[in-house]
Amino acid sequence: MRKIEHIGIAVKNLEASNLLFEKLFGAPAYKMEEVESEGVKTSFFMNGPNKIELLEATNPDSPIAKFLEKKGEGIHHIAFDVEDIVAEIKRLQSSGFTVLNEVPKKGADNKLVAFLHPKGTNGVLVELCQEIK
Ligand SMILES: CC[C@H](C(=O)O)C(=O)SCCNC(=O)CCNC(=O)[C@H](O)C(C)(C)COP(=O)(O)OP(=O)(O)OC[C@H]1O[C@@H](n2cnc3c(N)ncnc32)[C@H](O)[C@@H]1OP(=O)(O)O
Ligand SMILES: [Co+2]
Repeated sequence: MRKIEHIGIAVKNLEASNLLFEKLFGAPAYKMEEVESEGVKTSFFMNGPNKIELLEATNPDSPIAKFLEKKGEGIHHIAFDVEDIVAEIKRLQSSGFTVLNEVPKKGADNKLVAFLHPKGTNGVLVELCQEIK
């Protein structure tokens, strides 16, 4: 794992949160994208080298909907940039981590992604991201 690729924040209303984070960073989101498979619509902000991903649920079964119900708005996950997501999944599995999707799936912002169960990472949902070249 290299650097933090993005921090994911669960929000109730993406439009309202886009305005809030635009005020916070002094710049608008650079990308908005829906990821149907995850039941989310997202927006991305860059603040210097830091990327923030805002996520709103698009259906009640979405992980974001469940998270909001249980915990309310807030930091949802930390995503790390990886060189080779398949090798990283294997490494993490052999180190005892629970990988929620053994086969990497298409994420937002042109990435292949996988997630580790937060129960095995001190309560932090970890996402692995590999740039699709
Ligand atoms: C892919 C597009 C985009 C990208 O960057 O490209 C994204 O980031 S999409 C992000 C949304 N997708 C996901 O989060 C996929 C991975 N998540 C899951 O598979 C589930 O959300 C899972 C397994 C983490 C939890 O699902 P479950 O149905 O088990 O929900 P529960 O509410 O029963 O949770 C069980 C247990 O885990 C705790 N939990 C849930 N979510 C989180 C979280 N984000 N961070 C920390 N802990 C979390 C929850 O509180 C429960 O703990 P308990 O002690 O039993 O209350
Ligand atoms: Co993410």
